[in-house]
Amino acid sequence: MVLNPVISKLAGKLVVLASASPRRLEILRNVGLRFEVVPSWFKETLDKSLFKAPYEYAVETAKQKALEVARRMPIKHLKTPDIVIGADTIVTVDGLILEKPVDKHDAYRMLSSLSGKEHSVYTGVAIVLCHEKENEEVDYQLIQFYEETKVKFADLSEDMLWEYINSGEPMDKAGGYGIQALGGMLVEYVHGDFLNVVGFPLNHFCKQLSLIYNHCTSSSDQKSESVHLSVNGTHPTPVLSQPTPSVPAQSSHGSSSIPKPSSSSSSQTHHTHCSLAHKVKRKGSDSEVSQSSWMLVNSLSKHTDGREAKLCNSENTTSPLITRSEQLIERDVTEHEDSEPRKEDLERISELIDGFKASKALFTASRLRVFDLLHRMPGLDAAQVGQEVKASVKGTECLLEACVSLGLLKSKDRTYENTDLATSLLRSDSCFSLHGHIQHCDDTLWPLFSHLESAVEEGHSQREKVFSRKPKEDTFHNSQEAKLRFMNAMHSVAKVAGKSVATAFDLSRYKTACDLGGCTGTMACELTKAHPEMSVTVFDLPAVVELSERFRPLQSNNRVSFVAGDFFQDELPKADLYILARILHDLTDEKLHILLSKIADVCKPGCGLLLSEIFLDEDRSGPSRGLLQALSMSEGKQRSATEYSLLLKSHGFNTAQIRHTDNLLDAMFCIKA
Ligand SMILES: Cc1cn([C@H]2C[C@H](O)[C@@H](COP(=O)(O)OP(=O)(O)OP(=O)(O)O)O2)c(=O)[nH]c1=O
Repeated sequence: MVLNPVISKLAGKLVVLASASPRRLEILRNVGLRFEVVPSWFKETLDKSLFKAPYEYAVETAKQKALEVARRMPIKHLKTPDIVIGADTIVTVDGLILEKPVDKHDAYRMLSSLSGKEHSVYTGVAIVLCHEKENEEVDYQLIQFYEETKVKFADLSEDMLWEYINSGEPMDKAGGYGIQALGGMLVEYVHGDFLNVVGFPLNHFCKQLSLIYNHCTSSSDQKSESVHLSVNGTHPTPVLSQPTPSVPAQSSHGSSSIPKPSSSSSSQTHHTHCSLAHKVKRKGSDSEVSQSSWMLVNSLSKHTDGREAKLCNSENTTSPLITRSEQLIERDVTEHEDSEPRKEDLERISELIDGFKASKALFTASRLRVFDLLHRMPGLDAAQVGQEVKASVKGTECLLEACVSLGLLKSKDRTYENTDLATSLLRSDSCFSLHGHIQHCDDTLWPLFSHLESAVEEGHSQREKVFSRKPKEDTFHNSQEAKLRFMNAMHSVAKVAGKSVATAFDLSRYKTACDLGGCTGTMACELTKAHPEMSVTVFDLPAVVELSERFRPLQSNNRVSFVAGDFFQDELPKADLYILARILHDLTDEKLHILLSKIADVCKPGCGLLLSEIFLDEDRSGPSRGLLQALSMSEGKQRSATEYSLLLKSHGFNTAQIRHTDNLLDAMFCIKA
């Protein structure tokens, strides 16, 4: 790739964008970078008064965002990324740092302070390079920089301000505006990198990458920070974690061979400064090394066996880091072929082999209402449980013991009681009961999965074969009982995931919402709880609306109403926010476009679309819950957040925010352009 050779250098590496910002995603995706998105959980709450200059705050926040993801991935995602990129954009005016407005009044305060003035937009960027060592520790090297762009706003009238605020655009953007969209109309001039304002200084980033991968100089001249974390423990804590804002923001690197970018002028500022200095405590040693990071990667890494390995050779123009990791991989492969299987590999495989047995044990205990019984009557023995659930003593004992081994039950003196997990999720009457979902898995998915081989060979769902009827007939075209079972399954997942989705974004600007295919109204109910001024219409098939009455006492709420209809054929109820929760993944491309076109037709600019699905990782390597679900899906397909984002964009909806909720469903909020 002549245009940007450095992007191709990253091919084959696990690059992670530690950001939920759709703008950053788009900027990096547009230049062909392949990466996964793992939004950071770092809360942007650093004390601003501790920082001498605003950009120090942005750089430190970017660093914390990236490090949080770099630390989390080996534990939660069971893989170590090669590179994690974090960024933070802030707007500064009159000595104040403006981040994202919390509500409309905050947006007004910010935008009126920018009216008629020039202000600075800083994006701090942190690149964390992760090197997995043989002893399972991870070496982290940190490259940090920032970019400043100056922007001048025209004088903004009150009408203009409020019209802009009411468009909804300011809410998820630093300073309360988006220069790339309606906010562009407020801007008189921009001095510096435009993309820096949008959230990511692409040019500066590429320069840094090329410094990392194309230039190496003596390691003694150039040092980046190294943070050592152990991924062995359950709570690895980086020694480097706290900001040290009192350290001067610039440091001199007289002998550095890395060219310092041209200095700023008042009208066109293009700063490249070293950012903060940090104390780095190396594992296995008490010595503290204080270093200034000058966006450099070449460092000495101290191996645990005491050898000092030079990562960089000044004559070598290819990356020494790549060379080193390639060598490691080569050696690992040979070692693994010859040696005995590792304990953890055997454990992992046994777990997978036995997975179906564990599922079926759970399904059976759930069907026999063992968890309900032991909630009412804790401390029963196997014979008593067997008698209550009308099962053999021998079989019941085996089942109860298996449930103990799976952490679902506790036993004492051969009597049994529920664990907390069973009490909260497995009882059929608990608030967050997954009982309905478990029954659906047992009744519908279990038979489908036992025909998985034919499904894979033939490339389509085996519903017809398995249930001796056409796909989907087991849900809405069959017995009342089957319909209720299906609704129960939807209801239980919505109960567990509803709050996370409903509270994922600030939707306070929307007063009327319509949950398409909203089933029992559980998500609608959560939305009204989270947004006290919102009324939600649940739009679903007549049979569903009729049966949903049985669930209504559970969610009596006069701001939730039900309308019967078919979203492919009938007119959609009017609303300024539409909700699609667990709908799109199950539709063919054709149906999906029909539905999205219908929604787009009734949406005015500024209207919202709240999508809730499992979002696949960008490289489709997980989560397995989403990928396994795809194996039994009849018509649709699972997608990543970017794929959904592009799909919705093709119908005029711009993605404003994405949330990986860490619950059963993720969420995306889009605004009609
Ligand atoms: C000034 C300005 C900011 N922005 C956006 C870029 C960023 O997404 C956002 C600033 O918030 P950030 O906190 O930098 O980023 P984020 O919360 O969107 O994502 P994450 O923390 O997960 O990385 O403002 C614009 O889109 N246009 C603009 O003109």
